[in-house]
Amino acid sequence: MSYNMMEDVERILISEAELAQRVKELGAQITADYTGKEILMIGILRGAVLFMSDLMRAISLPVSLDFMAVSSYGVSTTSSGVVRIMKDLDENAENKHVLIVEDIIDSGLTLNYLVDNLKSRRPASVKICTLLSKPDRRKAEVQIAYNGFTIPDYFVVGYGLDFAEKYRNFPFIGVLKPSVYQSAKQSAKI
Ligand SMILES: O=P(O)(O)OC[C@H]1O[C@H](OP(=O)(O)OP(=O)(O)O)[C@H](O)[C@@H]1O
Ligand SMILES: Nc1nc2[nH]cnc2c(=O)[nH]1
Repeated sequence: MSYNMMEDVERILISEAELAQRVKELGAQITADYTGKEILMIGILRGAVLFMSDLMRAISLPVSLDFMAVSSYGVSTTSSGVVRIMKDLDENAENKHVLIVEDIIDSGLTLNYLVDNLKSRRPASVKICTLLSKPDRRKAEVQIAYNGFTIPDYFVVGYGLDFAEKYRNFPFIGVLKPSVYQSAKQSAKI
């Protein structure tokens, strides 16, 4: 029998249509705020990729792309605050208008580190655009210029966000059934 990933979903938190509408609004707002400027979008791998590819098409200004990959030590679903750069920028960010694109800000530890790191490269400006923010879990302060949705403290998947590398290709943001997390934890002994 074929496995249907939808069977793992408890509920859809943000639908595909709601995501598309909000991405359009963010793109329009960013276009207005950066008029006359070029944007260097820095996507944080891997989760931000879907959001970034839709967002850039909603911006009608010159946009160039670069990517960083970071890893934080610690248990699987929480950030420890110790951030390691696994892939650095390919381009120089100096004098550029940097827009960091993230899928989610949870504890804020990853972005807190990344903003400081990018500021040290003397860009013209640094701002954050995140699809999701979970303020209830914040441990480090982060200035968010553009936020798609503020969500409660649920572990969410879809539209780039994974659980154990799965579910990134859902076109919506959803919450998995508790049994999915439990069985994954048991088999991985985490
Ligand atoms: O605010 P924080 O508590 O620091 O958490 C947010 C970070 O966690 C997620 O990345 P993850 O490590 O899951 O990597 P991924 O994008 O490759 O899935 C997310 O994309 C952020 O980078
Ligand atoms: N997939 C996923 N990754 C996260 N990283 C921090 N919070 C979350 C979350 O809710 N879902």
